[in-house]
Amino acid sequence: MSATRLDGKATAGAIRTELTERVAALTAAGRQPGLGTLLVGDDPGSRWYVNAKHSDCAQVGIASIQHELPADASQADVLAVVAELNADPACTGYIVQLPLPRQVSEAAVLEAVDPDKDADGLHPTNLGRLVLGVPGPLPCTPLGIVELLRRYDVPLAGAEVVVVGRGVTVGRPLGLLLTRRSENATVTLCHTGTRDLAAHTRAADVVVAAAGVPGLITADMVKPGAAVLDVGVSRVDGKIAGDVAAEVVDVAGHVAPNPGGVGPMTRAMLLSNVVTLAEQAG
Ligand SMILES: Nc1nc2c(c(=O)[nH]1)N[C@@H](CN(C=O)c1ccc(C(=O)N[C@@H](CCC(=O)O)C(=O)O)cc1)CN2
Repeated sequence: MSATRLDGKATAGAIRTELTERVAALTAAGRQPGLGTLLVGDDPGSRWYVNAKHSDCAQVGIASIQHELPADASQADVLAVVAELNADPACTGYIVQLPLPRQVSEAAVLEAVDPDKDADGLHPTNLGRLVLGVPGPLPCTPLGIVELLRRYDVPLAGAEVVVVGRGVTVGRPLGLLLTRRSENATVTLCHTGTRDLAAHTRAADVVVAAAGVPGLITADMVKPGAAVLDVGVSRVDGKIAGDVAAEVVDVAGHVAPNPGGVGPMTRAMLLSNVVTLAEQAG
């Protein structure tokens, strides 16, 4: 039997509908939420993500503030736009689209973001809050993964979860999120240095593949009935290639495909963060 599809596109649509009411209440009170974005360079994938974020905003009534810089922008150029967004009262939350060109330090830019406008939850203060279990904006992809599993009643409490990938936007914060008392999962964080990846994934109730290696997770690496979420984004011949091989649907109990799974949830959680930040801005 084929796995149940964890439909991120439909779930994200439902979340946007839910957010519309909160946005309308803020707007009626003269406090319309506004999402700012900064896109540096002309990577077509990054441009697509940023455009999609703004079209989501239009759907729910969030204002859009778009900034762009050329691929050869200096760190000072980027920091100047970040300072502008920090000071802009119409911008209640914003993101700097990643990755940034090589000459710009991602760490320095993320640190310059006002933590109270950090719609990506990637400022060191907010990542520190995640470690400490203190409320704050949370990174959008990990949040989207947890929300997708919750809405499909995939149990996490006591579950063995294997996360493949230790990046700052997905793997590392996801491990922290899943081990909070409210989720209560047991997490193994695997990466390129993991000796026997298949031994780990075969023992897992939930596998999150975020390594960016096309077809890395094959059917023989999955426990029958497990939930498998494909977060890997590579491009092969111009098309998205996920980390999870197609035949995994014949073994798994649930599959979040790529595209159509975690990507749309990432965008929905961004809107949710922007609305929450606007509510907190008082
Ligand atoms: N500042 C940030 N940069 C990046 C993040 C992030 O969370 N914050 N994550 C990724 C990219 N990302 C968000 O920006 C993202 C990835 C995927 C999608 C999405 O909707 N994907 C669609 C298909 C898209 C396509 O056809 O190309 C899907 O999966 O169905 C949205 C956002 C790196 N950068």
